[in-house]
Amino acid sequence: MVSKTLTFVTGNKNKLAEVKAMLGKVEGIEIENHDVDLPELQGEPEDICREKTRLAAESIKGPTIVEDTSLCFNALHGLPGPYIKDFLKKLGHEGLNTILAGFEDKSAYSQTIFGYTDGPGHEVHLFPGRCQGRIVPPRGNYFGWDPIFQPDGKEQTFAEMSHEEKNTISHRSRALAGLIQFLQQM
Ligand SMILES: O=c1nc[nH]c2c1ncn2[C@H]1C[C@H](O)[C@@H](COP(=O)(O)OP(=O)(O)OP(=O)(O)O)O1
Ligand SMILES: [Mg+2]
Repeated sequence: MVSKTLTFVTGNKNKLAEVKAMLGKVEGIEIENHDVDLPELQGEPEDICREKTRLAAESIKGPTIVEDTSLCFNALHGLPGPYIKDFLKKLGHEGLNTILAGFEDKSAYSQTIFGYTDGPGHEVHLFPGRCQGRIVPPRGNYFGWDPIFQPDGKEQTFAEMSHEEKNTISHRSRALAGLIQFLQQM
């Protein structure tokens, strides 16, 4: 594979840092960041990511990567899902726990879907990754909903783990593995 520089469109510095750290070990793929203010779309996560990729590529006018991340409560049939950003902003960690107070089932999964396209008008490729776990009262200090998500088989929330440990098992790392494999075969 020839070495390529790809544009990752996101306004989230923590996403960018994780992706850069995970790509650090991969030869031939360089990432640069553009912060385009993309809309928070509605619908199924795959459709949201496809449209988000299309919109980002129109602004970049070249090879473009985006990702959209969901937090899905099984008791709520997958909600808040792609709407977690607004739920987190309005309700906070405590409020997200309160939503599940009436349910015995606290299980949840985190999901990232990467979208890649060669540019405007080109096909959009999607790469999903999930991590199964459960919602707990907040522990630890890291971004987003990491303090309330405890992956299955772990004693710590994402926020209590080292970045390296999170990056070994996370939704984002699993999704990124699919994208990397695709890019390396191009
Ligand atoms: O690994 C994560 N651990 C904890 N929280 C996370 C993670 N990844 C995203 N998050 C948060 C950020 C936002 O509140 C929501 C996803 O929304 P999402 O639209 O994908 O992200 P965003 O608007 O921050 O950045 P972008 O410019 O890429 O759309 O979940
Ligand atoms: Mg967003």
